[in-house]
Amino acid sequence: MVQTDENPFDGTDEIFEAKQPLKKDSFDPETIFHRDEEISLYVNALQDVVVGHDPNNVFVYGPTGVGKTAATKWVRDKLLEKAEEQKVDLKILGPVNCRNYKSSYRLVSRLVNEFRDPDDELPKSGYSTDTVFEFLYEEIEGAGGNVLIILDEIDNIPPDARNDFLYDLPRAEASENAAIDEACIGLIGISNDLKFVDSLEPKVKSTLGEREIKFGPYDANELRDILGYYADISFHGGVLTDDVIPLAAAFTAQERGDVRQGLKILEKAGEYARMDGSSTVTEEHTRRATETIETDEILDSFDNDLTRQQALTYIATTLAIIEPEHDARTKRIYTLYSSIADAIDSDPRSERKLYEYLDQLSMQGFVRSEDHNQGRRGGRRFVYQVTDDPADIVNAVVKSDYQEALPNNVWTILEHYKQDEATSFEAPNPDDEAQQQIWKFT
Ligand SMILES: Nc1ncnc2c1ncn2[C@@H]1O[C@H](COP(=O)(O)OP(=O)(O)OP(=O)(O)O)[C@@H](O)[C@H]1O
Repeated sequence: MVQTDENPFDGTDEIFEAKQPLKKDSFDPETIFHRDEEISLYVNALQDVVVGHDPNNVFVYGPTGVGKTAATKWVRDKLLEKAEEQKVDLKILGPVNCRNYKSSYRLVSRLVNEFRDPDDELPKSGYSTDTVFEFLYEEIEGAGGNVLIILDEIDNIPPDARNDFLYDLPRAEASENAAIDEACIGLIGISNDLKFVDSLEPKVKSTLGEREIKFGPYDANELRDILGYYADISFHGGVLTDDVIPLAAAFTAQERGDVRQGLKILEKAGEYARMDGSSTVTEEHTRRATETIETDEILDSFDNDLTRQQALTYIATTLAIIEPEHDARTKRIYTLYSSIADAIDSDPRSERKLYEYLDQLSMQGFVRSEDHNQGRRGGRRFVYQVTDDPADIVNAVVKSDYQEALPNNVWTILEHYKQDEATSFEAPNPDDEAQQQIWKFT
């Protein structure tokens, strides 16, 4: 029983020295590990700026959490330092994360405001988009010299801003319409969506891709060094047992070589240790952290990345995949989507809308579609897959606000699905009513 005069909070923390480096991307490491080659390509692309020549446009791409933004910030700071030393006019805007700006007005005014004093900033609305673009050109021209604009997650750029940013802006000084004579603009675009580049018009592609720098995933040895650095500043000395970093690094490398995931594992392992009242973080804590990390990440997406309709579509797709009687085709996904929308008292949208949600999920990397050609019968059909393990998704749904969306027999079906993954799948007998019932969700 809890005594009312006892306070359950503990004013000390024997495990963590500082949590912020593990949690926040805004923490800038002093050292960038294992990116010498990429940084040297960066330096090469931007060297011209230091001696007063026009900047190149740079496109940086690679999967999530592999240091694209961290390396970019590091290069930015070194470049500013050198420009100052050389007395070269240089202004760098960003990195600005396009994901945070739903309209081109918001994105452009954010950039304009980087030039302005706080009391002169643009309001959240009130001008036409063309006008705010003109303000931006004026500010850039007023600054003179070189202006570099760094756009992160450039694949999320508001669609109505694509051409202006990716084509018109980098060419503004050559254009008769834009009021740019003195200044030179360089654009640095960062993306983890490789399909994004393919989706661009050729003229835009060649402008943005003047210099391309690819960041690949880290291997286990590289991750050991990076995670070790963060562990040193985040945990008290001597708290981590020897196995923790190698285990977290090996797990992360096996997954997708993403530092952010490794940092989450360390944080979680530390929390388990704290919960256990242990003065050290052990292999067992770390192992436990790796076991729950996938589910936690998906849960995080339910909370932060997916709209309600996207979440329902994602759940319906997962159910269609684990249900062996059907392929996860759009028709089946729509049936399941409608019935789970009913189950959680949400109005199902039209089938056409569902296609949109599936497209959005695919753009965000949650699902992918495989195009199955129907052979002589003609026609094509799309079969959907989820990128995460369906079992992890179901486990995350249970912990989310959407738990009511799951049918009662989901665990039985999931169990069968897992067994089928391990062995070969035996289709349910169509004459056996009981078997058919098990496989059916609705
Ligand atoms: N080589 C490295 N050295 C030190 N820290 C790193 C390194 N690579 C990544 N990090 C750290 O890992 C976290 C994620 O890295 P970062 O944000 O740069 O990834 P990203 O490739 O830009 O991912 P996304 O595409 O999701 O934005 C940050 O906290 C970053 O500081």
